[in-house]
Amino acid sequence: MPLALCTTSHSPLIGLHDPDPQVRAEVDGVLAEARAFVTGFAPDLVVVFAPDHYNGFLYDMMPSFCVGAAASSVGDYGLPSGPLDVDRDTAYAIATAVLDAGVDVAVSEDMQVDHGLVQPLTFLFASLTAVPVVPVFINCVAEPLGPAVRARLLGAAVGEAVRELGRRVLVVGSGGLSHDPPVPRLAEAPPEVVERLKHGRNPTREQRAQREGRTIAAARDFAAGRGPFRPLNPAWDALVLDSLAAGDFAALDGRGNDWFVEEGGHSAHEVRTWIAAYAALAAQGPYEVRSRYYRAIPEWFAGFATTTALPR
Ligand SMILES: O=C(O)CCc1cccc(O)c1O
Ligand SMILES: [Fe+2]
Repeated sequence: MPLALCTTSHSPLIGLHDPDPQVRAEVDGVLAEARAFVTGFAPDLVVVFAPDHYNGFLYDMMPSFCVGAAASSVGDYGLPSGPLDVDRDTAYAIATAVLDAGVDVAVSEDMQVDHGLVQPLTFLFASLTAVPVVPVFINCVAEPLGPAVRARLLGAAVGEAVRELGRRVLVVGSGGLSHDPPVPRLAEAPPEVVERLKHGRNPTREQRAQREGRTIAAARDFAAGRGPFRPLNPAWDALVLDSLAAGDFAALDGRGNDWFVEEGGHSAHEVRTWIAAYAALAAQGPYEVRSRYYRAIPEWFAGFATTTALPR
């Protein structure tokens, strides 16, 4: 059993704009179970597929995929900041194998990661340096995006690469499912936002606070049924979860990018991280989902899901 999987939604609104205490407690319980699953598996390496929200990856140079050989957290939304314990040699071994497999992944010697990558680590581990990681960025917001099938091919290539390591590897996917929070889009952005999307790394404390305040205000509106945001789509979320649980990648491979947006909102592209993680697990052979949780949580702006899986 050298591989295990945990995929989870993230939301920076956790702790900042919570649902009913009962719902919060339910999710805390689910995440505690996921943490116990991970502790039981005792990984010696964690490969995290995660998106970014214009904190580390901007339009000055936007790759589709990037493996981090070194990485640190920007500490957005009050999450821990500072360096991750990146296994640099393994990051290069994975990047090399993925390139050999025909997937053009970029490499970063100084990857900046945000809540998309950091929050699941806080769900599962006591600190950002509790376990060696290899971060794998998947562009899920900055158009133009390649087709979702490319995320599956990336995941499969990473899965093949880690299979050869002979280590206990936990594969994590972070994001989704259906959700449409206010992430700016280049084509519609006013000039000052365009500038930020190109060069807005390392905002001041005040700029970050202002941005985060806007996300919270938008979540308040959304939870109250106001605003221009696309609704959560539990039926679509169930389709995604069922397809991945069944290893039915073909159900998603054939879908165009518009389908994801129409069904699940703009940020539904974050399910690419789940597709990649499950494809990595599938590289080992048949697998079995061990736990599956889902609830639409408008206060967190997310169709919120967490799953764990193991080889059969
Ligand atoms: O800060 C941002 O740009 C977006 C924040 C955000 C909100 C809800 C769900 C998410 O997955 C997410 O990332
Ligand atoms: Fe996100």
